[in-house]
Amino acid sequence: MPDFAVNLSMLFTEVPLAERFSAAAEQGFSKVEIQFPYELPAAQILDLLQHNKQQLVLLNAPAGDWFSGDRGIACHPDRVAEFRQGVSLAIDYAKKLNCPNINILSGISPANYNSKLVRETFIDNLKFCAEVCANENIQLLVEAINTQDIPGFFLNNSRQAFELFQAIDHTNIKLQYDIYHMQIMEGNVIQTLRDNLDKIGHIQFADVPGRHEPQTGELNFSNIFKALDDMGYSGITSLEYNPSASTAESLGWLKQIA
Ligand SMILES: O=C(O)C(=O)[C@@H](O)CO
Ligand SMILES: [Mg+2]
Repeated sequence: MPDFAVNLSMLFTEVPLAERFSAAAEQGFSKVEIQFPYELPAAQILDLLQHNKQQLVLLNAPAGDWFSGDRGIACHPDRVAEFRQGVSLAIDYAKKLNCPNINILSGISPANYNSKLVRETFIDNLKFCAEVCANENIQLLVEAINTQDIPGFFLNNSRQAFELFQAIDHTNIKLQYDIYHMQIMEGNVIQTLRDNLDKIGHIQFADVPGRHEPQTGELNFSNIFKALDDMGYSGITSLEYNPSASTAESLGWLKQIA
């Protein structure tokens, strides 16, 4: 059975972020991830983690101004300084919270720049991040996201990520393989995981369509989780879905397969 974590930005949203740690602990989760933890001071998050005997396993670097439409800025040629400042904040949180992974969002390709410059900016930023994270013993992750939910998102499939890894040529970068996004963009989930396990550092999941819990859509999660065990995946597999009912009700599948 995978080593499960739960994403506190998408599950347990019935209560404010600070209350989701205990709500997750009550459901048996000892590992949590937060997309953007910055609304709470790191010291408060540390208290909550300690109080609930939980480990924070993943956070995202700041992704620009989400409410104005940014979905990451790592590929934006005119925002390199802002991006790198955000990475410093992410590292600060990760160190204070003993969080082993930082995820980067490429962002939407900016329309006013040529595609070569956009790609080069992303590569340069990821080289920089891989090195500064390596110095702090933090694994750098980058996530591919489907272009139905975020039209124009620059990094949107696993093959593209693996090509970028060759150009980046750094040992401290891996793909955050989100089964939901990759089922939409390319399918072939189990074979892709098996063929590229050495390049995958973290897994997230939701069913397709709808981005809800397992057993609401087309994916066979029992088979996917068994395949992950069989191929020897030893990383974390995280629930990152929009519960179709309450979060507690949405966990029925987990009790069935555990
Ligand atoms: O949307 C996803 O999938 C994520 O993992 C988020 O971190 C993006 O904000
Ligand atoms: Mg994800």
